[in-house]
Amino acid sequence: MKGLVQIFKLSFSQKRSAYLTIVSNFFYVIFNLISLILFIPFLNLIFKPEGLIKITQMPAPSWINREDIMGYFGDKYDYEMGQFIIEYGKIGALAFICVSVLIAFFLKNLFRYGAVYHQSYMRMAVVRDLRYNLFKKAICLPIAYHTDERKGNLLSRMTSDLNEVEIAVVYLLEIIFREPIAVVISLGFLFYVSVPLTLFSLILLPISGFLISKIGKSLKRTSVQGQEKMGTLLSLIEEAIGGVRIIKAFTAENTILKRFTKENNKHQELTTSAFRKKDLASPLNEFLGAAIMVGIVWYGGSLILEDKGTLNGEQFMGFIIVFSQLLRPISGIANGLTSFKKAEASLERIDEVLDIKDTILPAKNPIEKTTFESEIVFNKVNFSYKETQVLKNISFELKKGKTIALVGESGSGKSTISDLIPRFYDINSGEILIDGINIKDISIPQLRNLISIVSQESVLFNDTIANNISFGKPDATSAEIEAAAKIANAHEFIKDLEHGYATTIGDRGNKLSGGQKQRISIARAVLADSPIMIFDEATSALDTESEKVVQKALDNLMSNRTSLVIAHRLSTIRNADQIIVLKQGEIVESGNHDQLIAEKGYYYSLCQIQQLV
Ligand SMILES: Nc1ncnc2c1ncn2[C@@H]1O[C@H](COP(=O)(O)OP(=O)(O)OP(=O)(O)O)[C@@H](O)[C@H]1O
Repeated sequence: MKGLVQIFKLSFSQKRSAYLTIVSNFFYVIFNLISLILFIPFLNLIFKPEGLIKITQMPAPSWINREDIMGYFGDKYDYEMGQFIIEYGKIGALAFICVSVLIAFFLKNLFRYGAVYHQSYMRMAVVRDLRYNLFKKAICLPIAYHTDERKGNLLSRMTSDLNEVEIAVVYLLEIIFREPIAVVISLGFLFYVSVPLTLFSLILLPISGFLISKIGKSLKRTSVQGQEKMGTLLSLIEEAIGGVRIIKAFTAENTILKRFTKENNKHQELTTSAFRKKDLASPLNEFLGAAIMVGIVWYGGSLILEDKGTLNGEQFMGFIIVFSQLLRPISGIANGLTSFKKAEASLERIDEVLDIKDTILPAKNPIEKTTFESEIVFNKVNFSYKETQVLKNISFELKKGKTIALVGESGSGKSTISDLIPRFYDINSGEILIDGINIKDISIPQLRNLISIVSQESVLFNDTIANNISFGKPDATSAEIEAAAKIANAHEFIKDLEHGYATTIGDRGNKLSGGQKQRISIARAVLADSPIMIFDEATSALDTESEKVVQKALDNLMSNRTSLVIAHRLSTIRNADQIIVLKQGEIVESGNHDQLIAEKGYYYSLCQIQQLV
């Protein structure tokens, strides 16, 4: 039921299409009924035309009881038909009936298409909006979410879960506005024909309803598990395709294939079971339908045979025809309810993502800060990702125009420090100040505009080189883009490409070498022209040759800027104004290269390992 309410709300976010679908469905039901009823005059004309012509007097209306009303309409119809035959002949009457049937069928199908036409827009609009919300949430979510949660889970929410919702939206309007109308009209007719027989039939229906809802419940469980498995599978595929070079290099194809096969088989088992349960609904429905029909034939037949005058043969035939029409919308409702169960599971998973609260809260009354004037200060900063403390009592000051390098073994907390300045994570205690203002009091976009980051892995998008460079400043002119590329030592290679700056660089820039990609990232940072630069091992993934070119580009970028540099290769940070040496999240030494070498402490030993001293 909760699923139904949710789908209802979603569908009616597209009011116009929803209403048009409902109206079209309503007329579809009406013309469907008319198209069936119109066969009765046809039968009458073929089998008892003389009877029709015999009635020469228009009967007087009589509203005393049910039988009289029925008789009145029957007689009135016979009279009208008789007049028509007298005027146009039997063939004329036949032609009239045929044309009427044709028109009724045409209108029925016109409205049927009309309903589908508006429904198509509605279902895709609902999916489009949900997908947009998910995507928006995904890129606005704190960095902590993306490292914790697997990407595949997000992807499966945007694909298979949305698919379930789409199916449920399609069912919704049929279930609420088409099938119930059909059911009410048919039931009205059935009660009219025979109250005891209708009541008898209605006792049989809930039994089938109960069985179908049982299957629905179990289907929901299996489908949730199946979707979760799909998430794991997608993560695995992405990991494997992204790391295909490493897999080959380590000849780990078999290991990866084994892992994949295990997950793939589990997914197959779960989805097979879900399909089997879903597919059981239809044969079960049909069998239950037949069982109900047999019950009615037995009970109705015995009413006629006992000959108590409550039901005659003709009425019974009418009852059976209309009752068979009743089963279709009822089983439609049953199928729809199953689909709501699945959609409910999917919506729960989608809502899990949409409901995640951002842990990086914006300042209530942000202080205007668009320039960087004097210094960044870390004051007794402590930080932990989860339970284990990663940074302990970190204090340092980075003056404007100076360069601070962070060094230390892997896992000592260098990248974490750099992530704290743009507030990718918030600290547990202490404070980080920019020009004396706590970064939590600055608006997040303004704070991040003060900072540019060049990291080890250059992040490029499948777009032109020019658009990749102007990513942070979309209104940049070509001259500005070119100037930035020149400073980043990238202009030379870009202009030699077939389409120059208009060259599309392929998925994640895979048409370019590592050094070229890095220089484009640097050009992007140059163009953004932020006063504070963070370099997180910007050259460590490159070979010595391209490192030289990139380092030159970095030196250009750093001049006159304030920089925080993280480096494994200590040779690259020799000239930093201050080197901060970290060990297990604590600052153990700090000073310039010469001072630290003279101290012969931890930094000295790190330099020894790299054969710098
Ligand atoms: N997202 C995260 N969630 C939990 N723990 C993390 C996360 N990122 C890093 N850590 C842990 O925090 C510690 C510091 O990591 P950090 O990446 O800052 O070190 P680093 O000095 O930059 O290392 P490297 O030189 O290898 O990049 C490590 O123990 C690491 O395992």
